[in-house]
Amino acid sequence: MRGMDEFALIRLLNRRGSPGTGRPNETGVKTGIGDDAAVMKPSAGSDIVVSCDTMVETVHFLPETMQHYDIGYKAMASSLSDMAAMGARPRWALIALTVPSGPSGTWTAESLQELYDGLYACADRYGTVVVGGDTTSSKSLLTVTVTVIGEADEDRSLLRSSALPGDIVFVTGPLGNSAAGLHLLLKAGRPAVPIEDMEETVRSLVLAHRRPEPRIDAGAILASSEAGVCGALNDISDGLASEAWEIAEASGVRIVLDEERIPLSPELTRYASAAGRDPHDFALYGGEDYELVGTVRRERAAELAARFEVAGKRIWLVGEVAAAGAMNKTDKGAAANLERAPMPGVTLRSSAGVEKPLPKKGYNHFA
Ligand SMILES: Nc1ncnc2c1ncn2[C@@H]1O[C@H](COP(=O)(O)OP(=O)(O)OP(=O)(O)O)[C@@H](O)[C@H]1O
Ligand SMILES: Cc1ncc(C[n+]2csc(CCOP(=O)(O)O)c2C)c(N)n1
Ligand SMILES: [Mg+2]
Ligand SMILES: [Mg+2]
Ligand SMILES: [Mg+2]
Repeated sequence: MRGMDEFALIRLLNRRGSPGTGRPNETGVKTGIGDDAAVMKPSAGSDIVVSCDTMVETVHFLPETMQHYDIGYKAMASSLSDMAAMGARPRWALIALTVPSGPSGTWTAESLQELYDGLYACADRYGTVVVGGDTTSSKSLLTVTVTVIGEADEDRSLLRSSALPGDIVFVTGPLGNSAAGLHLLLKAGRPAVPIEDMEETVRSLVLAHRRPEPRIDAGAILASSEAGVCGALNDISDGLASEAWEIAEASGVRIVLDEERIPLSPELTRYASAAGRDPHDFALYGGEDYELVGTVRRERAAELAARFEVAGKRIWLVGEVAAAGAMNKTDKGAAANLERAPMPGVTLRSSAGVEKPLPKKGYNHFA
């Protein structure tokens, strides 16, 4: 980035402005962008819920995989997804942007504006107000970090540690599309062409990769269920296997996933078959789906599924929670396998009822 100073860039990127003192009741923002810090008023009876996530050029995106707008949209969406995973309502966001300043940098004021258009579009869609951020230069790579501040009804956040033996495991959507979209983009070495210009058959996979949607509404339904109906909740950033392991470890339980119940889109199945890959590998280990995986008390699972249907959505029941170390005694083969499996943990059950330990595998920045 050259030809514009830091302060002009901040003004340009945030030209929509944050509401400041104009509408504090609606947005809760008393002081937005422009002072040393933002000042917000939390709602009465709420807990504050905060998280941040970073996207790094070359690690989370390449020029071939994402358009500038998509990078911004996805940075906001993946950060908001952690609010959904807590059953929280996102309210405010801060954006930390680090831009390569060297002569070789490909980032211009125009490309950064597109990235910010994506950030703001996603924030607007989920009722989140950008109240500040930070802008710095770097030698080589662009990074964008979004911090989200949300609210949950007091003591009603949905935690990874709340799964109980007997619970049913659910997910909020088909898995593996994003990883397949990435696989396709990297394999095909395609330029970052607009989604509208892609063939119909691959569009949904690429869209899932570039423009994930945080499942804020699903999180809200789960959080508004009677206390204790929803057990644990997590969002799927690193792959279903990895996220299920996080719940299992935090809750001290064993999670059993039924392989044939894991929802796969027809597009994924078709793509995997053409690429000679098992579609379950994309779903279990790919990541960046930003769907939710959670548990619900067994006797309330049907009622929860019905609540989603009333809201025009659905959940897929994909397994169950067992006590750590418990095993299916009727299946000798499974028992032998499980004896070797670390407990708590996650197992994958085939349609024939055979359970195998599911490796704690998925996206890991340092593995
Ligand atoms: N550098 C860090 N310093 C302090 N806490 C951290 C740091 N990195 C992560 N954490 C904390 O560790 C926990 C797990 O973080 P992690 O990033 O794995 O979860 P996530 O954001 O849901 O997953 P993902 O980043 O894959 O979307 C969170 O409580 C997070 O705040
Ligand atoms: C060019 C390119 N190569 C690989 C990937 C895949 N990828 C990167 S980070 C991540 C997990 C989520 O991130 P985090 O854990 O940081 O929240 C995944 C699945 C990609 N998106 N782009
Ligand atoms: Mg994180
Ligand atoms: Mg998360
Ligand atoms: Mg991760």
